[in-house]
Amino acid sequence: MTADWTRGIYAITDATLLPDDECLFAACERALSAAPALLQYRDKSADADKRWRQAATLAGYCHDAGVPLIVNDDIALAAQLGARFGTTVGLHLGQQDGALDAAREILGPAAIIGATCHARLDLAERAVAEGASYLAFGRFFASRTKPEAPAAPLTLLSDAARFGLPRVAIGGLDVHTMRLAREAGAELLATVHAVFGADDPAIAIKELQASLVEAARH
Ligand SMILES: Cc1ncc(COP(=O)(O)OP(=O)(O)O)c(N)n1
Ligand SMILES: Cc1ncsc1CCOP(=O)(O)O
Ligand SMILES: [Mg+2]
Repeated sequence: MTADWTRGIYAITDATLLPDDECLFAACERALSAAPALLQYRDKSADADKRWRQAATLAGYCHDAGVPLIVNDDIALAAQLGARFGTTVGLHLGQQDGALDAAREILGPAAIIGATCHARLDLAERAVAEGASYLAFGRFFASRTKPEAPAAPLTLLSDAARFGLPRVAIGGLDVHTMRLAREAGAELLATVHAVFGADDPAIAIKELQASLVEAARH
């Protein structure tokens, strides 16, 4: 696994931007070559065969690249892949996606399991108690991918420092807004569009990483 998955760019796939295996695999290979901290497989379709095929292929790429693959929403898929790829595979759960403590039981203590906390510290507190590995807050800016996600203020990120877990910022992050989220305290900067809406996800990630280095200078 990567030396440190707890800080940096968290790239999230999107089935509209990457509509078939060929685009998805090519874009993720490019993304992984730029060493994001985490890659999330996010596909809302009900096509279980496609989801297994795509996630299993990405898990192989991630294993070779030393980058954890986080499966969105689907405990069973994460468990199946975890049996094959070990701690390379983790899980992200939203508030409607199943019980975090049950997922922790199934995936084991070493698995990375993230939780959506929207703009709420009470949800973060519960996620910590149930065994979350990181806490995701947002959306912080206008999102093309999920415009209806509840809005959150950047000040939430400093309030969430008390939990002692990596804080993920999500929603409308790009080369400009990402810097603001980093300066507000987020260790992990999650994005769909700024990486997978770009012509070359590797160049996009490198530009985003450079903006974080700039943020650290100030
Ligand atoms: C890193 C990260 N943060 C938040 C989310 C959103 O999860 P959720 O609220 O369950 O919404 P969907 O992504 O499932 O539409 C996420 N996926 N990843
Ligand atoms: C899944 C999710 N949850 C809150 S905003 C969001 C989408 C993030 O996508 P983008 O980086 O394109 O705004
Ligand atoms: Mg979800």
